[in-house]
Amino acid sequence: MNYGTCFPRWRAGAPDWDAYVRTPFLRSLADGSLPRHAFLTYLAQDYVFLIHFARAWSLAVAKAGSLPEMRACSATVHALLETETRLHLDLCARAGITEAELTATVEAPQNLAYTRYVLEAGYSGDFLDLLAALAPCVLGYGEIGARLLSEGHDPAYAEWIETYGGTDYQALCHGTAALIDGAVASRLGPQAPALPRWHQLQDRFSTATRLEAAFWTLAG
Ligand SMILES: Cc1ncc(C[n+]2csc(CCO)c2C)c(N)n1
Repeated sequence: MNYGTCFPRWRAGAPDWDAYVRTPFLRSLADGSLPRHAFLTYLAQDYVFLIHFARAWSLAVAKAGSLPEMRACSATVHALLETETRLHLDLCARAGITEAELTATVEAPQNLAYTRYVLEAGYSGDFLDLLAALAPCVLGYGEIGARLLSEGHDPAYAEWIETYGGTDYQALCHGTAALIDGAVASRLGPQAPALPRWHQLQDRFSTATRLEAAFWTLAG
């Protein structure tokens, strides 16, 4: 999946990319064999995860360098708070899990490690550090959703697959890729991949990818 120009390069430089986007969890989600309790454990953790990611994208609004960058980050905050968290609430409500129970979820260590890593990238780094740490999450799920949708899947978890493979989410991915490419070009110029700074961003991206891969293990 090619979202922009920075992402395919960072993806190629991230050793754990395949461990992230091709896991046994996703295979069983696509063929419907994933146990319901494992899916719900994942969703409850992911609900807490999304709240931290909404904070991280809000931090990106604050760290952005222009009004168009602020608007793009704000659109993702909106998508997180209005669309993605609602998907989780709806799916869990149907399984009898209330919003209060979701909110009380005790974060798994994998969840803590990932969300705090991304927030720390934003607090101690600049806008590019934060975007490089955020990119695997948004674009990886876009790649996963598009692939599972095109390969065909069991109806059991169709709603999840259709959310991430669907046109609205794919449009958000292309917007995020354009945001990243524009932010890198305006700050680092056309020789960006030759600069030492590029390797720092690659490192942020690779670490976030490693933490995404580990996230799948929390539902066991
Ligand atoms: C572990 C984990 N990683 C990535 C996503 C997907 N995601 C997180 S933030 C965001 C942007 C706004 O929609 C998206 C798509 C997830 N749900 N859970």
